[in-house]
Amino acid sequence: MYVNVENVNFAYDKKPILHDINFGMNKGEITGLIGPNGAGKSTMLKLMIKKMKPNNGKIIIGDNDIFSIKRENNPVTFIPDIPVYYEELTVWEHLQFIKALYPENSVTVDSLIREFNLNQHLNKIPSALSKGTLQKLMIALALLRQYDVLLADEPFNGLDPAQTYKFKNTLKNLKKQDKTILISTHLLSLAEDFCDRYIFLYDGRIVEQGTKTEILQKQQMNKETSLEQIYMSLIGEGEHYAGVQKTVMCE
Ligand SMILES: Nc1ncnc2c1ncn2[C@@H]1O[C@H](COP(=O)(O)OP(=O)(O)OP(=O)(O)O)[C@@H](O)[C@H]1O
Repeated sequence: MYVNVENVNFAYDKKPILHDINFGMNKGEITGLIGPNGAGKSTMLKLMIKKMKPNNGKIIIGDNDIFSIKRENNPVTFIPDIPVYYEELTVWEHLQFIKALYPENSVTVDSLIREFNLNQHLNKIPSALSKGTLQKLMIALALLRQYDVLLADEPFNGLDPAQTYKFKNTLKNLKKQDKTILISTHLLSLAEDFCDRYIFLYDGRIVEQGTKTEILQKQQMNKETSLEQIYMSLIGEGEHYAGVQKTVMCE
């Protein structure tokens, strides 16, 4: 696999948050990172962008441990859950600035302005944007970088239905370009429309992973079961993973 997360453990101060995390991601696949509030999804993504270091284990992209990859060869782009921007730069200046850093990316500023309807916001500073427009700027900036791996922390937050639809199609196109994509989301029916694989995280542990077909087989669920039903069976309302509702779901 192109991305491999191997035996990763992480603690904030002394509090263990992630326990023995193992998963892989192929090129040209979208993986959904699913789990309740506080499960550790954002923490996992922060480790993958090197914001923090695992206490044990490795994150490998291509053949390289991410901590051995030079900054200029960083293969990862990230859509953050909390917007990150320069207060003094306008939307236009943000787009131009990132484009200037990554001229080799064939995506143009104009195409992103059109795709995300940013035209009437170009002269505004980010703090003057609505939540959804700011989110569109965060997505556009991430797509302007040069990358093989796209990580996104709840990227649909704040997007209206039309923009959600468009971004979903953008993801499907990126897949065709062989990008490796990991998306943390609570929007299960949406995820079901574009994800190839899923990782279910509960209390810092992976309780299930695989394609939907694989998960249904492992959980002995019928093929009509939705992702939401799988979630309720695996995680429910916070009951520890026991698969207790599995029989009910299959009836
Ligand atoms: N900076 C921090 N210092 C200490 N603990 C933290 C810090 N950030 C997160 N945590 C804790 O780590 C755990 C996992 O949090 P994380 O944000 O990764 O969860 P999440 O799955 O992304 O949740 P959500 O769906 O609510 O965004 C939580 O118990 C949280 O309180």
